[in-house]
Amino acid sequence: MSDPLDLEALIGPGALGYFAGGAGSEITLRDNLASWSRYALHPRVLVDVSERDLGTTLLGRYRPHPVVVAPMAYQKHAHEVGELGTAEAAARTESLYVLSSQTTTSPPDVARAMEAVAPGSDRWFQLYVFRDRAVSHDLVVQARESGYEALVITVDFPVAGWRERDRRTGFTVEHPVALNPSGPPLTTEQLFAMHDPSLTWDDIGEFADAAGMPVVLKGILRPDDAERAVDSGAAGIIVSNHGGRQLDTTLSGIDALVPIAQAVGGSVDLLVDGGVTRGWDVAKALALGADAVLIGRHLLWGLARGGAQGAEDVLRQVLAELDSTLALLGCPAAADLDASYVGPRAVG
Ligand SMILES: Cc1cc2nc3c(=O)[nH]c(=O)nc-3n(C[C@H](O)[C@H](O)[C@H](O)COP(=O)(O)O)c2cc1C
Ligand SMILES: CCCCC(=O)C(=O)O
Repeated sequence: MSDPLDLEALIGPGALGYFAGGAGSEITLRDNLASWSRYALHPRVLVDVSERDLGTTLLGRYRPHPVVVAPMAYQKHAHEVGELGTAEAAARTESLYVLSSQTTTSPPDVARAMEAVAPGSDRWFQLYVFRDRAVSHDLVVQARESGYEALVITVDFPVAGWRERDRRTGFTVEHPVALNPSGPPLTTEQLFAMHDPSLTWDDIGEFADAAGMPVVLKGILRPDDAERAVDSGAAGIIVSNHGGRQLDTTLSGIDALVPIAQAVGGSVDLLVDGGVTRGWDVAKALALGADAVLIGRHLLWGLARGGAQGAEDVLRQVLAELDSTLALLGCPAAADLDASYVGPRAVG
């Protein structure tokens, strides 16, 4: 993780607390980072690795690599270019981009910026279902019309996690385009209260029918919920504890992935996130059953420090590390990573 003092000078204590913080005592936030080193890599030697292929398949489409930009709200508070910075970085590195429905840049503007850099670039749209259903439905229409190819419905946010940093700073957000385009700044608590806490599996079906695009459910940690997601027609599942920002002391993403992959692996695309900062983290996720991996804060710090170029540098480094990991693991194709390449690390 980057030096917080430096970032505080750049973006201010309120935004830093919001971006960096987690729920409760931040045990899950810390564990997300630590969890990757609980798994050890098992390299195979004397394999021809002169050619490497980082490719994966998501929603039936080949992608040149498995690194995905996580949906993150209010990016103009990290850097004035906001979502355009991370989206351009994604387009330049052929990374799948997921735009938050709590964006500070409109979905069509983000789509245009990506197309200008890389025509045919891929993006998904993340949806929160708000109490005002019309707002969510409008967002889905905007996303579909501007070429977003899947709807990521986040299901781990019926209410906000217990976020003590925001309570201390009283951080307020300007211009969340969906909810308050030209109104006064709102506290995160006011914005979070607009989420619909009564959302159930029945509503997912309704949004899936109306979406006209594949639906991916984000924020699942239990195998029985993963099975239910498959039964409800989801095309993908993002195994995630929301970057430790919702319920403190849950499993880390990678620890939750293992039983979920056992339950539903092969019948649906599996993505995982939480604390990913290195290419070898990505390799471990793939070996344990993920098809792709989302990166959140690590990328946001790149945006905060250097705008689009800063975010691009972060993505390029993770991809170079993944390439190096495949070579050193003796597994030249990312798609061939399996459980033989990873195991528990003896702790002590
Ligand atoms: C500042 C911030 C804002 C976020 N906003 C959203 C959001 O709008 N929608 C969503 O589904 N997840 C959101 N998330 C969660 C991320 O998509 C992702 O699950 C998490 O950040 C991954 O963990 P990492 O930051 O350790 O990589 C947010 C995370 C952060 C750090
Ligand atoms: C209401 C905005 C939610 C953004 C988010 O998901 C987060 O802060 O974790």
